[in-house]
Amino acid sequence: MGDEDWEAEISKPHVPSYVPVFEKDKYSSGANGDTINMTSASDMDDGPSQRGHFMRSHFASGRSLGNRDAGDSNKREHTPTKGGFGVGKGFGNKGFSNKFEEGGNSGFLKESNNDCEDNQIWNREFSSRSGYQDGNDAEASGPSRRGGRGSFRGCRGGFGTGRSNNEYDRDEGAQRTGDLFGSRRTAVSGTGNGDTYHSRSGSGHGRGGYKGLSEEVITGSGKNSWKSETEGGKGGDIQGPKVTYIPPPPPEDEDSIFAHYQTGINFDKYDTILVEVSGHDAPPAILTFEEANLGQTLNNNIVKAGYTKLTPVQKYSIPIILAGRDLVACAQTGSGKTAAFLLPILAHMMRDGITASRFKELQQPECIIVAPTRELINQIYLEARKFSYGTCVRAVVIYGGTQVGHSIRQIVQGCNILCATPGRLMDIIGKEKIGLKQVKYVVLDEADRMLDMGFGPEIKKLISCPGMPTKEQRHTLLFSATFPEEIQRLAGEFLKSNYLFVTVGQVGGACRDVQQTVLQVAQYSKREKLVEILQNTGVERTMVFVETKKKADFIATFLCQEKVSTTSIHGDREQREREQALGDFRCGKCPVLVATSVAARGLDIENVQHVINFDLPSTIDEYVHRIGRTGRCGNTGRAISFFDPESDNHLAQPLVKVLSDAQQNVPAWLEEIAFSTYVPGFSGSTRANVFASVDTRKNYQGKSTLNTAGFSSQAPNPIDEDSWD
Ligand SMILES: Nc1ncnc2c1ncn2[C@@H]1O[C@H](COP(=O)(O)OP(=O)(O)OP(=O)(O)O)[C@@H](O)[C@H]1O
Repeated sequence: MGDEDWEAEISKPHVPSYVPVFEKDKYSSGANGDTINMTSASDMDDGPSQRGHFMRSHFASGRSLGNRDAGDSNKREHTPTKGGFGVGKGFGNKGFSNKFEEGGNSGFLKESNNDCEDNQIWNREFSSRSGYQDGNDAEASGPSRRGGRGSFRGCRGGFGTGRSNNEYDRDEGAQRTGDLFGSRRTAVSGTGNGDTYHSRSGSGHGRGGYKGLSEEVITGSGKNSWKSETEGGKGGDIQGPKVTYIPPPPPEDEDSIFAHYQTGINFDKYDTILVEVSGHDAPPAILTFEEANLGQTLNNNIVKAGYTKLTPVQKYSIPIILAGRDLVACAQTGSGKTAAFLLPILAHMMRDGITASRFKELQQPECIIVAPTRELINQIYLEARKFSYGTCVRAVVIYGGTQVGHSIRQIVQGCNILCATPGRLMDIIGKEKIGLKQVKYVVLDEADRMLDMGFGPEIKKLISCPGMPTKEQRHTLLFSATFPEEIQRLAGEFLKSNYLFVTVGQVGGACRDVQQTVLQVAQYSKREKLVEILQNTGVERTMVFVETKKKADFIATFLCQEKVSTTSIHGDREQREREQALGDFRCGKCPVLVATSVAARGLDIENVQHVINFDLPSTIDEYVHRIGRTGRCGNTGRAISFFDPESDNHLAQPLVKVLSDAQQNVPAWLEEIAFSTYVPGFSGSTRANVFASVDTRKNYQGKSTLNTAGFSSQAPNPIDEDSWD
């Protein structure tokens, strides 16, 4: 079957010969309890459930499918855009930073295939009916905790309402609308030199309204410009289910709150990583938690969390934030960025004599933390809850895919630190449950992602919301492991001009504790190779990344057939299913998690020994984040990537660079491809347009400061704000 055929196969309706004789038990996947959810025959008549049909087709044919069958031959349809995003000049700096235009039909179509924190509306029917499910009727397992990293871990069952999937689905029926930007997703086109970026359907009549890469549709209309889709904002026409999911509350006992995993053998090696601080008058780094003078309660919590020693990003960021400076911090995956911003923010709040927030219809949080995915923001919330334990600071989390009423109930009970995904945040602001006057800290985790074309517009709106203190009046903190130059430039808009930039190691560099292997595997051989690898690794916890949601289902189902206990996470799954999947993976019930890029960033899961890039991502930054799900906190991990020369050549050059920077073996064939592949704008030595090696201000300033941990920095030249034009 050819490349396009895979897609055609998915959307081909009602081909009788594919209707399988399905034996439910036969395809339940043993240990993980995942079952293939065969819907009734009537589902075959539903448009969106054609994908369910696809799944069924393959169960019917099972292993008898030849190598060149549907799933394996899925080539990414929008190859030309990949270079534009990750490698080439498609994102011209100026154009990108200045324009989030709509209207064109051309351009960056990749997201239509990719996964992100949205698209719940369009595909809900599919996600609730087709594919396999986690054998998890909500009652099946109650909330439990496992000794994961300091937060709610373990096999989570019993999500919310405790109803079966079907009951849940039946209850959903409200209208969701959206019209702000008129297109379901931002589709960016780099035209010519990459100066303009267009969304795919810009006239405001799109079916979904602008959703960017966030998970909620926001509608705009005058005073109610943040009016929620769930309020029935005008203009959209999406019919979608009302979200009723209420996530289970995390365990309240101290052991659960402070559960954590061990730092690895390479934790001490963090000290040898070079740290660079650029900007004016950086306060000196600290060497110990005591030096930070965070206060008794916070110190107790740090001890209970098992932290005995600062990581480099913490050594530098904590004093900078305590000194009230704006900060961009870029440090390798798994090296403790979350605590690097949470601890000083909490210390500040305590020093400021924050009073316990009380029940109020309109809450005024002091800190807003935004992250691109629901699971990540939940994780950050659990960290905030851990470090604020025993204080009067109340952290709250809100994210899409859950009942809006539940979010509101959490907020009105009191809210000092609000952890949110952007869509839900704007939604709640629109409902006037959150006032922004008291905001002192705005934190963007995975900041490069938050400022790219997907979330950028929403972050801009957040920052310019009525009541939001100006950048001079608030502290803005941006954290990520990657920071492309063009995004750095964009970030300048949100930061005070004297912000500091901390770089631990190389911006965009991969974590050296991850042993990286790149194998040349043609699309049609990937499944076979995957099974071979998984058979060798046994029950090791493994994340398998694929490029599309459909493929995630397909591969997860395929692995279940192969008797590998597998679950999946992607944006078409119900939030309840996503959380269940993550819980099953965390606790080892399903040691294999097939994921799209929705799980690439930030997730901190104990014992992930292995990441497999079944499909390479379209950008090298995404690669770095994905493989960073293993090798965390000084532990070692392995990453294997399938490189298909048919579709991945554009990644050869940056991949060679990332591998060699991390002192990994570079296969000769990859080097050859890299040399023979012209990628506009890429230069191995400067990483131009791929990722920045430094604070980009240095390109204008010509000066910076190089530190190793514990040595104070020299003051570089003042910054010329005009440089950002
Ligand atoms: N000083 C420390 N001592 C021990 N463990 C730590 C320390 N700092 C952080 N950790 C733990 O290390 C793990 C990784 O931290 P965190 O998730 O903050 O990494 P990150 O840098 O944000 O990664 P990513 O780039 O993937 O988002 C977490 O389990 C965290 O609790």
